[in-house]
Amino acid sequence: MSEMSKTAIILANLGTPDEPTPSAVRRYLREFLSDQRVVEGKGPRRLLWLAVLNSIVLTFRPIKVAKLYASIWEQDSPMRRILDEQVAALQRSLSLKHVNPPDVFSGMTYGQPGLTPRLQELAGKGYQHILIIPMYPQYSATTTAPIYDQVAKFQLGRREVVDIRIVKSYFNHPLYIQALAGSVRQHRQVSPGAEKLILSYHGIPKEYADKGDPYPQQCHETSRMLARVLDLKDGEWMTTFQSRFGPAEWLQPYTDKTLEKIAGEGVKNIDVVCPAFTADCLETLEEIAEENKEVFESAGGEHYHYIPALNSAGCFINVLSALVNEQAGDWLSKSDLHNEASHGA
Ligand SMILES: C=CC1=C(C)c2cc3[nH]c(cc4nc(cc5[nH]c(cc1n2)c(C)c5CCC(=O)O)C(CCC(=O)O)=C4C)c(C)c3C=C
Ligand SMILES: [Fe+2]
Ligand SMILES: [Fe+2]
Repeated sequence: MSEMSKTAIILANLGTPDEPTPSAVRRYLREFLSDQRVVEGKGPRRLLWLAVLNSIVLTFRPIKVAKLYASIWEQDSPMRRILDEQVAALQRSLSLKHVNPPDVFSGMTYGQPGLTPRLQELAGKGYQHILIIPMYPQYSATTTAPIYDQVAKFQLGRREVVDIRIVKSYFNHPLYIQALAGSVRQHRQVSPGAEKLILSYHGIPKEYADKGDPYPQQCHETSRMLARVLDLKDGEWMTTFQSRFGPAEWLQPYTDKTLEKIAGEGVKNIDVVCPAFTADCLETLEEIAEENKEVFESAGGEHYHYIPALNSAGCFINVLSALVNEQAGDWLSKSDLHNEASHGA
């Protein structure tokens, strides 16, 4: 019997601390915020940032942020728990569809389980084909590109490189738009009456977008497609950007300022959805579902509903399963055929 070709799928997300404690958050933030893709700058600008990071940011921010993590922590970080559920759900779905299904794993760019150790583990186990699906539908140099960087560094040390593909983006994938639309419709059936749907995306510094990061265009396209499918009229939906970090200008309009403004204009009832997050995490559960709710209500708003991320819902697992077929179908059909051929031998 000839050796079967082994294919792995890695669902990759950003990463999250090991524990909701200042020391674990400091470790996570050090790794994350030292990445030159996340905080850009060369020469003196880089040296200045590293000095600020090590003296101010890593002294004070972990204390504040650990408390926020503690407020949403379950047995584990929600992001890691949800990533595990997404992996298990995709594995189940692929096992129903393929004779010789690929094996599904998780990997985080920062923190545990790390993407690079995962690649090393899988190469050691003989996987010749790996498809990485980032949990970011919209490409950004700050999130998706670090996955390419880790893969490139991993390959650099290998005589025979592993066949690795990365799904660059799926911001306009019809099944992804349908999945988002379904989650909004489902919410509206249970809780009708919102005057506006706010589509809040994680921001990036405006400078990165001005230099060519396509992220904002992809966010706007996701919003336009979703509004079209939901048949929303102008004025019934808005794209905003959340999670500013540092003193520079970020993508506008800002979510919190927009909520204050529209509440001041008399809007009372809104729904908020976060299409850049496929898994709930600190930025949705604390910043959007709690902090921004307070912002809206203090400014006169009355009904504020956060529509949860797609997480491991079947409609999102269908998106992932479609991406596997579209971008790794040739590997799978080969191994499935191989399997059948070896049974016949
Ligand atoms: C310069 C800083 C940052 C950029 C650029 C950035 C881009 C970016 N981030 C996400 C998704 C997530 N970010 C999360 C947390 C988080 N993000 C930053 C900073 C930048 N993000 C920080 C410092 C933190 C940690 C929390 C804090 O200190 O405020 C998370 C949540 C992780 C979790 O554990 O739950 C996600 C997810 C995207 C999509 C993005 C650009 C497109
Ligand atoms: Fe972030
Ligand atoms: Fe609602």
